[in-house]
Parts: sequence; structure tokens; C-alpha cells
Amino acid sequence: MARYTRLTEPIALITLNNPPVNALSSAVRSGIVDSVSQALKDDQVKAVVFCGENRMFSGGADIKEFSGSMSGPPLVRMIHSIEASEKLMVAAIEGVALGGGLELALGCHYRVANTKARLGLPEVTLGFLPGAGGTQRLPRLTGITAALELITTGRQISAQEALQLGIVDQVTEGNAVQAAMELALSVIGQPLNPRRLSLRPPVWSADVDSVCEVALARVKQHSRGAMAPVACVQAVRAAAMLPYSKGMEKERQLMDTLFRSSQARALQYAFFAQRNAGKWSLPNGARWNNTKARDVQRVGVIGLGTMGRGIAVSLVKAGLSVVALESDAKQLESGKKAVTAMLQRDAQRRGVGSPLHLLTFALSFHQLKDVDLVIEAVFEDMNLKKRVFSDLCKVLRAGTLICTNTSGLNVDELAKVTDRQHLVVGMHFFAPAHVMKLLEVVYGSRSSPEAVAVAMALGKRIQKVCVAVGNCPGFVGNRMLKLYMDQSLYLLEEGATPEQVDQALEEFGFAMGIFKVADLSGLDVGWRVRKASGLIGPDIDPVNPSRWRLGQRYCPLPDMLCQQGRFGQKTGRGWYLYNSPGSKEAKPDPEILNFLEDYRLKYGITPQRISSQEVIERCAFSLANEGFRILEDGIAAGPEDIDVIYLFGYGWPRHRGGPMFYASQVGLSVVLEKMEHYHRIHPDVPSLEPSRLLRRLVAEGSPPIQQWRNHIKNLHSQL
Ligand SMILES: CCCCCC/C=C/CC(=O)SCCNC(=O)CCNC(=O)[C@H](O)C(C)(C)COP(=O)(O)OP(=O)(O)OC[C@H]1O[C@@H](n2cnc3c(N)ncnc32)[C@H](O)[C@@H]1OP(=O)(O)O
Repeated sequence: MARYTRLTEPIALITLNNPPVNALSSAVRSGIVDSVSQALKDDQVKAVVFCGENRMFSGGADIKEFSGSMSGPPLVRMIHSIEASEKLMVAAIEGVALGGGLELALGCHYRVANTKARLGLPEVTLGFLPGAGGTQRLPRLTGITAALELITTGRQISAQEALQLGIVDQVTEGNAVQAAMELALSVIGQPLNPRRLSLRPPVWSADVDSVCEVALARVKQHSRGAMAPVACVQAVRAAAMLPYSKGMEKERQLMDTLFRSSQARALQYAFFAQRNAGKWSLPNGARWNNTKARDVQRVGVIGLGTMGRGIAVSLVKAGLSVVALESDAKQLESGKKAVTAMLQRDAQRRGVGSPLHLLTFALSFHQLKDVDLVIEAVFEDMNLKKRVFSDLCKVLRAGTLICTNTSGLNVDELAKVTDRQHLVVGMHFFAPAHVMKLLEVVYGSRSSPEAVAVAMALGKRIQKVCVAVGNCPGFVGNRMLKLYMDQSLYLLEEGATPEQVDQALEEFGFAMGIFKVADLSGLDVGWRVRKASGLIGPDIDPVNPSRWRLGQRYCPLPDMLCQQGRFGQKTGRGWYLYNSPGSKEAKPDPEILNFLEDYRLKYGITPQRISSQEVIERCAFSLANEGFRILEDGIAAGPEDIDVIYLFGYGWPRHRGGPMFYASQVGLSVVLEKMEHYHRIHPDVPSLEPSRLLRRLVAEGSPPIQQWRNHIKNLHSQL
């Protein structure tokens, strides 16, 4: 787990060996301690170089070990003894040095990095802080402003930036181990005390307090209830104010509180859930590791509206050739202008060359004849999409995949109009498609494993977090969203205001409440969908619309807003009021309060006082309850996939893990009890009825979320 090599020079090499990322597991730490002691005993050895197997220094502590009882040599003590050693210690950083990996390097007396290396202290993203001296040593190198930024965000930096900040002493284009050995030979014999960061005085400056205040305000605004970023600021402040040993004490105290917190558990769960999502499986047994994805180089994008533009930009940025098609010259011209501007801005920002040569604009389907895959991103209308699909089949080569960007239409129905049902899959992008990380890859009943593999690989290539899901109305994300939206609307009917619901959700950790999100997306989008699905029609009285449709409770409030031309931000009025159309700052609108009062009066609803707790329970538990139904239906492979979808597509606060994880943390029996309670009060809302799987899990003793898969009958995935 750590290999000791005695070189011909007076140098010993210690190689961390724990693929794939050389995580500092208990065995690796033991190996390091033994190797260091071997080097210290050898009189011929004057210096030690640390490196990682396969040109990967270290991805930090082994996150898998955090859920068990930690054994082996503690990281803090190990790093301390490396720093205190009388022999020269040099870190040769290639690949990544993250978390404990970077803390180990900070314990060395010198650091050399390859130009391609990336460094960072991402512990905050796992719910704690760099607790192996990172919060005390880094500020002593970089000063507190840079340390605060790096530690509270977990941002990874390039070797070049690390050099500018003083984190590494040298950057090399060549082999970092070789460069580290050369550096070691040139400094052997020089005094080590000035190189021991713990011996440096705190980088006190008169404005420590104000710098920390600013950082605290920033993290509080960004992280909405997450504890770790706040603790990171406190630890760095201690580095600036206290001697090293006292600062370390503070770091340990803060770490003790964070390490076993529910937030840390949620964030670590999210880390693995995100990685598990790539390990897709289909009901027929096909899986990520038994299906080959063929290469895709040229992609057609049909439709250059908001979604098509974002998709084209993502593809080009990843180095793929794109043929972007529109139906008329005017739309093509406006799409071309927008896509070109987006790509140019991005290239400028990243300081790279313009990739516009990868892009062709077209008006004729014939120009798609040589592409390997098409992503159709036309308007969300089944008939229009069907027309596009059948036209495509006339020009595409036999093996070309056809993907539809749809937020919920039936992929099987679309596939039926093609000559290649096995090559049709859904690709549900989220707006704006070049920014949002989530991609639901929807397999239909006829989609071949290869087609799913290709879509998943393409999604990964364009840096999306891809989740394979089955075909049902709304797939996973929007199927659940509908119930969440319904509950928020019922809460308005029953007495809440949009700001009250949004405030409760934002205090829970959502970046934006559901009504603000609705205003941002445009209320007309859902209105059109409801019209198309027959929920709104000529037989509905526009003045006194029915609150009962298709056999269940229905809230006509959003339709009534749309009738008034209140489409959200774009019209300057929606659930909130905006200074002007397109403006982003949402202000409570007294007109809406009057409108809600009149509405309740008209329908004889006596307004109730709705607590924030009820808002969260009805919204979050409804989401989880539908998630259980989705698992029973075999639409998602496991609870982790559902949570990943909510984390990356719907703004669910990461420190709460996702709706399924949240339900598991609150306790399944509590969720069941609450759902039974709300269903009793609202028998006209069938979705509030507890799902069968939730009942079964409670009856079977509420197993931990990692074991739910064993209790799901329809489940095909065995991670
Ligand atoms: C009071 C107690 C005191 C305890 C002190 C504890 C101190 C902790 C300090 C720390 O070091 S915490 C860990 C900090 N490190 C990180 O957060 C890094 C996490 N990893 C990454 O960011 C990435 O994985 C990567 C290293 C940049 C590599 O990215 P890449 O895209 O190339 O691969 P992945 O698919 O992400 O990962 C491959 C594989 O490796 C697993 N893995 C990655 N990092 C770790 C890790 N630190 N521990 C355990 N496992 C790790 C990952 O899960 C993948 O596994 P799979 O099975 O192949 O899916």
C-alpha cells in the first residue's frame, strides 16, 4: 500500500499505492509510517520523496472508511512526524493532491508539481474541514484570504496557480519525481526549520476580523444552512490569531463536531451516489460494464431554441462536430448568432481558441446524412417530434442513433414512427443545457443496450452527470416534481403565500423556492402542457374553474395567473412582481395576496395557518413518496439515482443528500406516519397515500438506504 524504494542517490522513494486514486486508507497510512521509519533508520538516506503510483499523488483520505470505525495511524500524527523529521521530505505531485493528499504534501518540506496536476482541499464538499492540519498550514503559506477561498469552496487549482500562491515550490512539465529528486539533491543539508509550516508565525494582519466577516457572510449566503463552510472560516481565523498548537486544537474541536454530523453523512452519500449513477443497468441485464459504446464524432442537433442552443454549445465545447439544423432561415440566423456568441464568450473566458470550426449550420435534413447521432430538440409537441423523427429516417444512415430531448413525452411512442426503435433513446437535458449538469438518459422498451451506452458515454463526454431512467410520464425528475408543485399550490389554496412557501424551502436549503423557480422557467410552459394533456379545455369555466379534474383535486391558480398574462419573470409578473420584464429580483406582490384571498372566498376555503414544518413535510415527503413508487415501478435503478437527479437537476440542497436520503434520515416510520396524517386530512389527493414500498420498508424494520435495493421487487440493478 506504500512502496519503499532505496535509490542510488541518498534518496528513498515512498510510493503511495492504492488505485485508482491512491486514497490514504488505513493500510496506506501504515505503509507510509513504516516506510518513513525505514528511511529514518538508514544513515545513507538524506532525503525522502513521496509520490503516487500511476502518476497520481493522492485523492486524499479514503472516504469509504469514514462510515466505519477509523483504525490505523491517524493522519494528523503521521503528517506531523513527517514535518518534524530531521531528514528532508519532498512531495512529487502528479495527477491530483486533494484533501489529506495535499495535507500530506503540506507536511513535507518542499513540493514539486507537474504542470497538469490539480490541487485542492475539497473536504468542505464532504461536510467537514481539512482536519489534518490543512486549515493551519495552508494559511501560513498563502495568507488567509486565499486560504479562506480555497478551503471554504473546495476549489481545485492548477499547478500554475498553486505556484503563484506559494503552495508549491516548483512546477515541471516533465516527471515530477525526477524534478523532486533534483530539488532534494540541491537543498540537502540546508536548515529545515524555515520549511516547517507549523513553525511559521501566524500571518496576522490588522484586517483578519474583517476578512473573516466577509468570508462568513459569503459562505452563509452561498451554502444556506451548511455547517462545514462556516466551520472552515472559524478554523482559518484560528490559524491567523493563535499559535499553531492552539489552532490545531480548534481545528480538531470543529472537526469532531462536523465529522459525524448528518450533513457530513449526506454529503458523503452524495459523493458516492454521483459516481454510482454512471454504473447503469437495464431490466434485461445489460449494464455499464458489459455493454460497449461505439464512438461518436459528429452529432446533429435539430432545433435551435433555448434547449438546442445549449446542447449544441455543450457538444462543441467537448470537441464534437455539430450540424445544427433549423426549419427556416430567420430562426437559423438567430440561433447561429446566439450559439456563436456563447461559444466565443466561453473560449475568451477560458483563454482557449475558438471552436467554431466544429460547427455547421443547416436548413436541410440532408446535411445530417453523415452524423453518428442526432439530438432532436424541437418544441415539446408529440406530433411535431413524430414528424421530425420520420423525416430523419429518410436521410440518416442505418446505424445512426436518434435521441429526443424531451422533459416527459413517451419515448416508445416516438420510437414507433422510426425504422430503428432499438436506436431511439431520450436525452432529457435541463435548462440552460450548457450549464446544468444533469442528463436523464431515458431508455424505452425497445432501446438497445448499445444505444443507452452511447447516450451515457456522450453525456459523460460533455461533462454531464448522467442517470439512466425508464420511460414513464415525466421520467423520474418531472414525475416527482409534479407532486411537489401540486403540494405547494394546495398550500396556497389552504392559506399560505408564495413567499411563505419559498422561505420555508430556502431555509431548508433550496437555492430558490418553488414559486421563484416557476417564475424563472415561465408559467406559460406548464400551461401549454396542461392544455395539451386535456386538463384545460373549452369546457372549463374560465371565471370559476373547477377544482376537480380527471377524478382528483386540481388547483387552477397557475392557469388563472396565465389568463392574466402573468407568465413570470419574462412578463415582469408571476407569483411575484418584478421591476420590469426580464428582471430577476422577485418582490412580494400585494395583488397576488388579494387574488388568493378572493380565490379562497370564492371557493369557500377557510385559510389556515401553515407552518414551515408543514411546508417541508408536504413537499419533501411527497417527493420521497413518489420516489418509492418510481423504485417499485423499476423506473430508477436505486434511491441514489433519484437523489442524484434531485441534487443536479432540481436544486435539492446537497447537505441533505436528496429526497430519498432525507426520508431515510428523518426515519421511514416518521415519513409514513406523516403521509398517513396528510392523506387523512386530504383524501382527495391520492398521491398523499403512502406508497406500498414505503409501508413495506417500515414493516421490514426501516433498513438503511444502502439496503433498500434488497427490498424492491422490480429492481434490476445490483451495484
Ligand atoms: C476525526 C477524524 C479525522 C479524520 C481525518 C480525515 C481527513 C480527511 C481529509 C480528506 O482527505 S477527505 C477526502 C478528500 N478528497 C476528496 O474529496 C477527493 C474525492 N475524489 C475526487 O474528487 C475524484 O474522485 C478524483 C480524485 C478527482 C478523481 O476523479 P475521476 O473523475 O478521475 O474519478 P472518480 O470516478 O471520481 O473516482 C474513481 C474511483 O475512486 C473513488 N474515489 C475517489 N476518491 C476517493 C477517496 N478519497 N476515497 C475513496 N474512494 C475514492 C471513487 O469513488 C471512484 O470509485 P468507483 O468505485 O470506481 O466508482
